[in-house]
Amino acid sequence: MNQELLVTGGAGFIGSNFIRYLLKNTNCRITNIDALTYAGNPSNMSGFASKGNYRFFQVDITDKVALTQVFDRTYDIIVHFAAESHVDRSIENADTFLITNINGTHNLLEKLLEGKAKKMVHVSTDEVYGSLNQHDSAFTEEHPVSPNNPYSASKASADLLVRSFYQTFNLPLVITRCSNNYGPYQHPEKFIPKVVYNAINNKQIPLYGDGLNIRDWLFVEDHCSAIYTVMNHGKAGEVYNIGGSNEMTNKDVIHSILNYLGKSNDLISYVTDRKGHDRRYAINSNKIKTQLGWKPNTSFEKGLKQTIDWNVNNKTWVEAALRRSDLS
Ligand SMILES: NC(=O)c1ccc[n+]([C@@H]2O[C@H](COP(=O)([O-])OP(=O)(O)OC[C@H]3O[C@@H](n4cnc5c(N)ncnc54)[C@H](O)[C@@H]3O)[C@@H](O)[C@H]2O)c1
Ligand SMILES: Cc1cn([C@H]2C[C@H](O)[C@@H](COP(=O)(O)OP(=O)(O)O[C@H]3O[C@H](CO)[C@@H](O)[C@H](O)[C@H]3O)O2)c(=O)[nH]c1=O
Repeated sequence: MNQELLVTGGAGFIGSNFIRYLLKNTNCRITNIDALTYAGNPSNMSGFASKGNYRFFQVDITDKVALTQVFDRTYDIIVHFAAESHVDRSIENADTFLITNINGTHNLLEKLLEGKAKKMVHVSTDEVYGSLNQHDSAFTEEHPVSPNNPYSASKASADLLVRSFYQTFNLPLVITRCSNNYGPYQHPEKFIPKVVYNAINNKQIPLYGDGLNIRDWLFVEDHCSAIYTVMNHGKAGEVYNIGGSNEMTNKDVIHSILNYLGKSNDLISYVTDRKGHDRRYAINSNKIKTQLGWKPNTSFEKGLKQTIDWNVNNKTWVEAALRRSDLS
């Protein structure tokens, strides 16, 4: 079946990987909308920009008027990635996080209410659950929403809005909550590509706090296959956790990268901790595995090597992303 899809945020890291995944594995017709903020990189789309079953609109989801041009057809599914995504930036200034992540999501929900789309997958994050201690069980979908930073609070707010539109209007809405992604095309403000870039340039690598915060890493292609599974088989009103069952301290992640690159651990520089830094994320993905049959395919070892190699071989892309973000 040639599904008619609207992908938001498809010039960003996960969204562009998701479009690549769709074009490789399906016959979907894809409309991609992205505001091209500092995080949305036109070159992420260059590999598929000219495909016949693909089109792009530079549209800000917070702009209701601009959004109308995109709804010249009824979509089978909206897959909603567009967001402000970087925690450190939200601590500096949360304005755009609230506007894009909450109001932007609301504008899309209104389109479903108008009958302009039949279903929406809202791509959320494990950060909405807050932080775990060392011996706590991994987050299940029943864990209370308890965000600790402005980014995760804005995502949790959007999740609650999505839930309310399901409860109030019975719209076919599904929420996914994924752990930390890594892979090609990730913006170098994020931990893994930043470590690779600094290491290959012999620059100090800032490690926040004691370096023992834990994240559960998932290769981006596995996140894409999970979203595709939820898009087709997820039940309306449900939340699905997605994780890699691959918990690692930040310090161990850096050691793995430095070891692969043959660089010294002396490059690590312990710096002041992130404010409100969540200690540990761990995701229980049993629901999507048992109910929908998804499983991740890429080991951390394999995915990390692929990610490091991609960043080493695409230094120009990385430097352009840093310049676009005033980080160079
Ligand atoms: N990266 C992760 O580890 C991770 C994990 C779980 C969930 N998520 C969620 O997945 C989604 C994508 O994350 P990412 O890491 O690819 O982020 P990203 O920052 O790389 O990409 C976000 C994209 O959204 C676009 N965008 C921002 N504001 C917009 C607006 N107002 N209108 C239209 N487009 C806009 C940007 O231009 C960019 O292309 C986000 O919703 C994020 O919360 C990310
Ligand atoms: C940028 C940077 C980060 N860190 C630490 C902070 C975190 O514990 C860990 C990962 O940091 P980040 O790459 O910013 O990712 P994190 O805050 O976990 O958030 C990511 O993962 C979330 C899912 O868990 C997503 O919802 C977010 O969009 C995504 O950005 O590394 C450092 O020690 N030094 C750094 O320079």
